[in-house]
Amino acid sequence: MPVKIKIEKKEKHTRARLGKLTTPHGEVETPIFMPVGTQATVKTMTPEEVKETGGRLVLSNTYHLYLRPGHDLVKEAGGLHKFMNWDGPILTDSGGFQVFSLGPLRTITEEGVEFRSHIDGSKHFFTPEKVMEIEQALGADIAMAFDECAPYPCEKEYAVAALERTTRWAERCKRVHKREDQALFGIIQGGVFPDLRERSAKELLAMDFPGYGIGGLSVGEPKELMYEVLDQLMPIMPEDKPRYLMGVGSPDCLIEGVVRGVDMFDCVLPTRIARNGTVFTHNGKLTVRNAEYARDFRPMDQQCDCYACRNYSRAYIRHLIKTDEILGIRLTTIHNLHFIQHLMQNIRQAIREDRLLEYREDFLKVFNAG
Ligand SMILES: CNc1nc2cc(C(=O)NN)ccc2[nH]1
Repeated sequence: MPVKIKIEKKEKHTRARLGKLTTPHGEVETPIFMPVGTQATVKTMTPEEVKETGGRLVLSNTYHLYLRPGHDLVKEAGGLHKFMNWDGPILTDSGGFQVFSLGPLRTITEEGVEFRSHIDGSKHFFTPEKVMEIEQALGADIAMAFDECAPYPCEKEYAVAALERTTRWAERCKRVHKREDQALFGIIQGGVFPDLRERSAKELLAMDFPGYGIGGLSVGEPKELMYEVLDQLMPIMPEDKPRYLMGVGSPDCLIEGVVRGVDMFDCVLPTRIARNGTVFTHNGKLTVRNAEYARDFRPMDQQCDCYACRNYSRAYIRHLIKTDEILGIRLTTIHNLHFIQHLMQNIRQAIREDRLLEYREDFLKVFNAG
């Protein structure tokens, strides 16, 4: 069993769980946030800096690494861990979301998806078997099955067809997945329709994957609708398998997801907005590149003890960003990753002390007021 979760504690008033996820590259605490390292790097960060901010499990994208530098090259380098010098666990997604996000640049058939590269327009064809070959070559500890991610909104018939294909493709992935030191997770689809979510979950649970992604959410639907889908789906999920809410999320969504029993998250938001000069603070978001901070010599977040907040002012970081100095977005990235990992640490502590609902109220009262 290359990946398993041990639930250490269930929070008394919610579905939240404190766990330990064991992988071939070490054990991590859950609930956990995975920084996104799309092209085999968490953008602007060295692996040591990712670890320093609290990152333990990183995500990389199969679609991107297949296109550049190629999964065969990564395999020749000794696999993704060696290639990117990351000795902790890695998860690769299957490209399902990426190729479906290409919109008109892709054609879906039962066999697979034909798509044109976003880089040079060249034609490619992903099948469940091909994606398994790529992910096994990359060698992540957790590989996601190839699924069809329905858009939002979409007709219920479309969501039915996508979940049925997701189930058939999950079977095909399982059939060819041979790597013993890599866990294959199924992905639950079904759009925003509770009955379809239940059906997708049950069909995939019958295949006994070691863990499950909850896909097709945070694709434009209102947050309340995502929460409703989780409220209906999570009670039928097995207690002893990790639940991974894909592509989520912002601080409020992380807390709401944990309250509903989610164990794993990934999201580009913290690193992406950092590169645009926006950071999370305890009083909400702050766009440090704005003119109002030109002579503000305070740290970005006065309650933060990250490297950036201990050593630099808003004025200095604004100056770096305005002059396109790379150190600027490195500092905002360090801060945002630290902020999110610190939030996850506080959430885990709140579960230990059975006060997650109080923590949610206190955190959001100040964060949303900002
Ligand atoms: C940012 N929102 C968001 N939704 C996602 C859904 C998936 C998915 O269904 N993968 N199979 C993956 C990444 C996502 N990111």
